[in-house]
Amino acid sequence: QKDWSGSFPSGKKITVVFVIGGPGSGKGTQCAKIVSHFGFTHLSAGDLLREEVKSDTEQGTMIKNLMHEGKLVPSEIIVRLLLKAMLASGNDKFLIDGFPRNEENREAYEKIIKIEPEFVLLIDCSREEMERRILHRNQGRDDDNMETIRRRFEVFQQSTLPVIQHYEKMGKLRRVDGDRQPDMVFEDVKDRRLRLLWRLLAGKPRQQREQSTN
Ligand SMILES: Nc1ncnc2c1ncn2[C@@H]1O[C@H](COP(=O)(O)OP(=O)(O)OP(=O)(O)O)[C@@H](O)[C@H]1O
Ligand SMILES: Nc1ccn([C@H]2C[C@H](O)[C@@H](COP(=O)(O)O)O2)c(=O)n1
Ligand SMILES: [Mg+2]
Repeated sequence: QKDWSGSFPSGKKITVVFVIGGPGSGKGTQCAKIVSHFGFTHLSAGDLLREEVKSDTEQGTMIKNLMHEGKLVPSEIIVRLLLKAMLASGNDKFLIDGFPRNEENREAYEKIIKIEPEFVLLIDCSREEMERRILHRNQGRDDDNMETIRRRFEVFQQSTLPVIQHYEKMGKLRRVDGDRQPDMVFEDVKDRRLRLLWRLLAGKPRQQREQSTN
């Protein structure tokens, strides 16, 4: 395997935080808040796949069908899309949303990108609330229908929980209660303990940090 970590600017530390949670738990919503407070480039695995679907290629059609069924796309495809987006961004700090979704995703990332996440933010939300949010989202997503939602929940239970357990064992998991209003959830995302971590990772000077986080 080629060591892709060498493709990033030499001598630059690349910072990665994974943001995971069930479908509709609020990953995208919280990532937008993190970006506006602390910087980082937000890469949503689902959004990258939806872009790929627009390409009208054989691979795009295959991804479209899998997403419509609520299934996961082969890991190599999503990892390569992530790598491409990371390199194209020119940034060195990334929030990767909706990834890893299963152990295969995690292993492919470790083989291909090889940049250990600093920590993994888990947005913990009840199934009833996630379902309610998805059904009210109204963004025209092909997979926001009851049948696909049911499948997405199953995939989360069966495939993503082992990933959560893996990072918990490693002491890398930071869990927030995602059942409350977005601003309340964000209070936890940037609470005393995590705020320090975000600031250190963002590498912002103190004055700028105070202005942007208050
Ligand atoms: N804390 C919250 N309370 C109520 N509604 C929320 C909250 N967070 C997000 N939402 C709304 O719920 C919907 C799903 O949120 P979002 O798209 O951020 O979730 P997601 O985890 O990225 O979902 P997916 O896995 O399907 O991409 C959106 O309409 C969003 O505006
Ligand atoms: N690592 C990933 C991330 C996403 N997908 C597919 C399957 C998901 O149901 C869909 C939508 O993702 P979301 O926008 O809800 O994060 O994309 C995948 O196969 N692998
Ligand atoms: Mg999302």
